[in-house]
Amino acid sequence: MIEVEHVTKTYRGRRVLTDVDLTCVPGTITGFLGPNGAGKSTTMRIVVGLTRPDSGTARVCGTPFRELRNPGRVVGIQLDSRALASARTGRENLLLAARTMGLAQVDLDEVLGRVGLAGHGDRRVADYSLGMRQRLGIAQALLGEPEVLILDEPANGLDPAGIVWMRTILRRFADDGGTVLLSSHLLHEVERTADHLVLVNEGVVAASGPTRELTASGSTRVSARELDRLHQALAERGLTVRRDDDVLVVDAQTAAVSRVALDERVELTELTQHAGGGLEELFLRITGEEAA
Ligand SMILES: Nc1ncnc2c1ncn2[C@@H]1O[C@H](COP(=O)(O)OP(=O)(O)OP(=O)(O)O)[C@@H](O)[C@H]1O
Repeated sequence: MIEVEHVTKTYRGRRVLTDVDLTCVPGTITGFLGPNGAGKSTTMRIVVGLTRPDSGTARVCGTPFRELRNPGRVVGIQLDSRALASARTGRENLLLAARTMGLAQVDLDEVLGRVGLAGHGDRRVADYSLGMRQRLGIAQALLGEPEVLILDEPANGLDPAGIVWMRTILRRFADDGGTVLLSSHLLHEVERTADHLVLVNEGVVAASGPTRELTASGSTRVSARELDRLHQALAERGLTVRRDDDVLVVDAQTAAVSRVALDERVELTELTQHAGGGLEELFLRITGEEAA
């Protein structure tokens, strides 16, 4: 369980997080999304006690991270693959982590094999590719058999097979009752992996909810000869409508829009569904960015 409540953070007078709330429950994967500089890493750093918030609280399994007695046994963290000791081998990195956590018996060959690094354990991490470092970071995060995983951009640098592997590992971890929070820029990947999504923009949580609900929010572009009358009729039925020149963009499925037009006997000149846009469309709408 991860609970972030009313977290606010300012850097040199500049507000980077405003009243951020975030809850990740056992058995689920939460995808944390937002454009560059939105505040994802800062939020994650606050959860794991690396950054202090100005106000608000963050708890992992009911306890502030800094008060956990053996944090590695509770939370597996991968915030930056550059944090690995690059002059040491993969095996040495894992051994150090195991000792820090007080783990007595760890079969490092088994662990390395589980993350696809069998045969690479005795190479220096400096010679690893980015994807290999990510795999080692995941191995390190899982080493203490924690209840919670917090991963910043874990798919970064992974090849397609690696991404599928990562998805499988995280799904299994959550299905076994674990809690996962991961940030990513790969919208389609997050859409496939996460059960819940939290979208942050300029330090504010702009949307959150079950992935299926957030991505199902398709919109319809509609145009008509009597556009004002249609606009009014759609709004009167509680639909969210934005005007884009001589087109209305309605947060609803095509069928709902055409039913209103039929009721009102308004003749349509255009009716298009934007269904497949899903998360990408939601993301762009929330962040106000133009599709390149
Ligand atoms: N130590 C710091 N000192 C000053 N400003 C900081 C510091 N850390 C982060 N920031 C600022 O806080 C804001 C949020 O940064 P953060 O790294 O949390 O965003 P992010 O969503 O993780 O971005 P990205 O997707 O690019 O990794 C940015 O404007 C960043 O410049």
